[in-house]
Amino acid sequence: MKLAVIGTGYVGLVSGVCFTLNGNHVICVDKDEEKINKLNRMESPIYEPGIEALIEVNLREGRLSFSSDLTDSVRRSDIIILAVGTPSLPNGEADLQYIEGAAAEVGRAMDGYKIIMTKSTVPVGTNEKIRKMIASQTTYPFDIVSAPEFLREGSAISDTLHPDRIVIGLDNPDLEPVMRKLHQGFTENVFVTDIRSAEMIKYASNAFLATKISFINEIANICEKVGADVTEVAQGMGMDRRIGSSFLQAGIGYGGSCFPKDTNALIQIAGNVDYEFKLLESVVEVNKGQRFMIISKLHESLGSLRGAVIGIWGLAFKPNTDDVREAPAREIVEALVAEGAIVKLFDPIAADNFRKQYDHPQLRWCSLPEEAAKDSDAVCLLTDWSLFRDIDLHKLAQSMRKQILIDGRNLYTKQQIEGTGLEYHSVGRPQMGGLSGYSQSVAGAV
Ligand SMILES: NC(=O)c1ccc[n+]([C@@H]2O[C@H](COP(=O)([O-])OP(=O)(O)OC[C@H]3O[C@@H](n4cnc5c(N)ncnc54)[C@H](O)[C@@H]3O)[C@@H](O)[C@H]2O)c1
Ligand SMILES: O=c1ccn([C@@H]2O[C@H](COP(=O)(O)OP(=O)(O)O[C@H]3O[C@H](CO)[C@@H](O)[C@H](O)[C@H]3O)[C@@H](O)[C@H]2O)c(=O)[nH]1
Repeated sequence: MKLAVIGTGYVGLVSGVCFTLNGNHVICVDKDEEKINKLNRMESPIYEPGIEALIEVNLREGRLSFSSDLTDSVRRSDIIILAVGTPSLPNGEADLQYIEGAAAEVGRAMDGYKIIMTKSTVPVGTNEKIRKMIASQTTYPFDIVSAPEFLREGSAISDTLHPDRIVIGLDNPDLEPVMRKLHQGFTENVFVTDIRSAEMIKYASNAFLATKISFINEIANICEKVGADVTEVAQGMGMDRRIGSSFLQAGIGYGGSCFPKDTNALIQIAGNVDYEFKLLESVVEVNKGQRFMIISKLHESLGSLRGAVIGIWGLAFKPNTDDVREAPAREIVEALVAEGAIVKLFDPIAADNFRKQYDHPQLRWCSLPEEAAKDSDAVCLLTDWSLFRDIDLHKLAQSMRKQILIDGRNLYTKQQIEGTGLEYHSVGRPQMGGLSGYSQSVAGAV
């Protein structure tokens, strides 16, 4: 089949490239010409493991092309996939200007029957708006399909090629075999439903995963006070198949371009029909507070942070991506700056993106984790990049001014910490390498 993917970001680029792998011809379209020029030079504008090799081979073999000419791309394609951004408006609602703009452009470009498939995350009822928008621009027939995307950044290619399920919302049953064929080889697990339910499945799934994270973070906060270990608790809970072990990793909370935006959008979607989604409001609230646990732990150990030197490990919202949208690191670093600390930052991939969004004279940019730790009063690990796991913690402790390590992602084991001389704080686990929190209060009581 011939496809045009409108929007060549984290979703459009990965889906476009992956759709070439099961026999389709794909044009990835973006209005950002710099992005398209880069891609035509076989350079990826985003960091996503494995993407550049796939771009290169498919471009060379003629199954993939990149263009900033939407009209021409639409005319050469049978299926048009909308993958533009749907960011948050200040009130939390999804900003539909890009998707509506793209839909109108597609409508104007049409020169015959097309299937328009929405991959962007859009509030319930948006595909109906898209249908009207396109109909107002063309007299050619077309069908609308909602195909929400569930890939995760950092593992986007394997998530696309081996998804748990593909959700397809449609109102013309003739499209079902076409959609199954389009996704052939990815999974047999294609769930076909109506358009509004498909739109809701996306928000409900993200909201549910965000709920699991805020739930385990609250359990972690309680564990810390009662002397239990949240990693053990999560493991024990996850063995119950009804609960499942995924998304129970306690830490500084969720970030990224999806969970924060989609939870807020769902609260607004509910609010628009006079329903207060109290559970989800609490999930968001808990998540907002969780990141500042890093600052509280620093205060516990260092008192005032004025003049303190703090090393930061990890700026991306999760490992294996350069994406810093809604990364918890942003608010943590801002808070440290506001309290008068000197902040030494390291991230293996996302530092440039972070720096484009936020820079300050109190920030020192480091090219190695050891450099960020050297002569620091504390190091805070904010992103669980695997390279941090292999750092020599004995040497690290010796290079620091004060030996405090705050692990916001529970990356290290007891064995790794023992004997290093580090005062180690994690999230919801008993103190290791020093006395404080629960262990201190128990010690005081004995
Ligand atoms: N990032 C993720 O992991 C992820 C996963 C699943 C779903 N989603 C959803 O997918 C959508 C896209 O997200 P993203 O992270 O890929 O966004 P992104 O910001 O990385 O990319 C969007 C791209 O669309 C382009 N664009 C906007 N209007 C255009 C137009 N009229 N013509 C051509 N190009 C246009 C922009 O230039 C940009 O390159 C969002 O709705 C998001 O919620 C994202
Ligand atoms: O147990 C966990 C799992 C994740 N996180 C955090 O949650 C955020 C999101 O992580 P993840 O879901 O892995 O990454 P995303 O790329 O944001 O993917 C989510 O958002 C996408 C956009 O909608 C969806 O397509 C995916 O299915 C959904 O997992 C990150 O900050 C993680 O650090 C935790 O704190 N604990």
